Amino acid sequence: MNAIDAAFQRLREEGRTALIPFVTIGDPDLTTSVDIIQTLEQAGADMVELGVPYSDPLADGPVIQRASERALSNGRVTLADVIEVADQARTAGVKLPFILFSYYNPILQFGLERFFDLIITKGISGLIIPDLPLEEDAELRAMAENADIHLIPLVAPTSNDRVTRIAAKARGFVYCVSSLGVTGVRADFHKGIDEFLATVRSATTTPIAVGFGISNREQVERFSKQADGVIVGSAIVRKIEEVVPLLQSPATKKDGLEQIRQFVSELSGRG
Ligand SMILES: O=P(O)(O)OC[C@@H](O)[C@@H](O)c1c[nH]c2ccccc12
Repeated sequence: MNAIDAAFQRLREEGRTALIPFVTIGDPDLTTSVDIIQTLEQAGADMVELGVPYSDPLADGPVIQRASERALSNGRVTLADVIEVADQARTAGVKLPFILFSYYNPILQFGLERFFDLIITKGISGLIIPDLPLEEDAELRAMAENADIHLIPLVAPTSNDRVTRIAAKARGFVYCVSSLGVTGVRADFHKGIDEFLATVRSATTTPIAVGFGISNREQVERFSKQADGVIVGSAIVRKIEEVVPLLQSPATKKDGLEQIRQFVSELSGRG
């Protein structure tokens, strides 16, 4: 069974909602990313989105754009580097299901065959490719299903009649975007969000998770009532950004990781 399916089954039995952090791999460097993934697990994360830094992150707000810039300022961070970090985290004992998060271009450049041959051996359970629409994903979807790796689709409040088609093919979970626009912490969400989530829920038996703008425990709890998972990216990436100076000095790295752990523990309700 795919690790994402197993995680959602366990969460259902425990009556819990998945906390799914997103982090940009390579921010501030590849070695520290392995430490951060371990920290996320210690903090109560249930699976993690491993972001491939990208030079032109169209759907990303300023916080994640800066994280990509920091990662890429250390020299190239390739798709292979990110997959290697996942493998190192697994070797270090991290059990979390890994969801590789990349724009489509780096995967195309890498080559679909070569890409799946690599990720099958490295314990990647899911894929999120925000700029690959349902209408263009047939080849990649077939290869993902063949590899038992879940291609996780995004649906937005503006998806309307496409929601049913997208949700019907969804594997792993349906990523419900809480608001229009780019990623980033928000005080309020799309006005029709509750109806939107109810629509997605009624369109599929696949778990649904909500992301975009979620930054505190109260918002996590609000969405836990309607969704099986909650995704938090920018708020965690912003915390990483705050402690980068601590992370970059051996003498204070542990303190920096502890601050990340505390922040994520509060989100997970363990804090
Ligand atoms: O950052 P936020 O507002 O917490 O949203 C999660 C988001 O960062 C993550 O899932 C993500 C990062 N880049 C993206 C691009 C498109 C959609 C989603 C994403």
